[in-house]
Amino acid sequence: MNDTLLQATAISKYFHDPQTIQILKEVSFSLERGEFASIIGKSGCGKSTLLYILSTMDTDYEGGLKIDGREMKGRSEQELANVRNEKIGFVFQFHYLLNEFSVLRNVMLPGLKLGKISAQEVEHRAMEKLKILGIADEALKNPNQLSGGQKQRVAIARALINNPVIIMGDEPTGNLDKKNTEIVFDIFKELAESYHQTLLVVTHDNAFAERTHRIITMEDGMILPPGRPK
Ligand SMILES: Nc1ncnc2c1ncn2[C@@H]1O[C@H](COP(=O)(O)OP(=O)(O)OP(=O)(O)O)[C@@H](O)[C@H]1O
Repeated sequence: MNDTLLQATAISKYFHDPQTIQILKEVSFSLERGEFASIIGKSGCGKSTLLYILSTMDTDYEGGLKIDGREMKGRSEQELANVRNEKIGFVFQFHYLLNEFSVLRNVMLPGLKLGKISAQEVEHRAMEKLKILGIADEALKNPNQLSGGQKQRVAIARALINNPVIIMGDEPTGNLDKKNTEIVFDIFKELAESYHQTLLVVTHDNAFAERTHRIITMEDGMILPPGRPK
């Protein structure tokens, strides 16, 4: 059954500084629920610009964007902030964990901020996520007591805390060695295949991309037709 989670329709983006240049050129694609897709392409082709728009952080674009069946274009900043908190989990190259709080607290924070369930339930859920990621034993440590790979797993647990419909990653393994890249890849695959989690990851790592369900290859602000990655 066709179950589209994200739909981008003819997205164009211009920067006007100093001259007007078109960075994204009518980018259209959709993601099905449970799909694990990667975006690759040369530096400067527009990957981060596209992800910024898809994650609703940049609203200055032409075209349409539907997430979980709802059009994002034209919504207020507050509505978009709610969409980001409830529906999107972010994983970046750097983990941005707070060293003054425990691992558990770090994972709980976006859940407490959303305030939809009690603190006790948020804690229970955070422990579940840490278990799925194999780091429940580290829950009471501080992030600075963990390895780089463990920290990134905490960041993934934090991204999952509000049960987002999509995880978006901007170079989530960019700061990791081969072994930890492998671990993060396996976690993402497991999330997609066992938990039907949709994932969209920008990466420079072609070996990583080749093992995702789908590679979206960008070139000069456009998406190349499938089956022709360069
Ligand atoms: N605020 C801005 N003003 C003007 N040009 C910009 C701005 N932000 C990005 N660009 C330009 O847009 C183009 C696309 O940038 P973007 O960061 O999306 O590329 P990318 O594919 O993610 O690159 P990388 O792989 O190096 O991260 C680049 O040529 C960049 O210089």
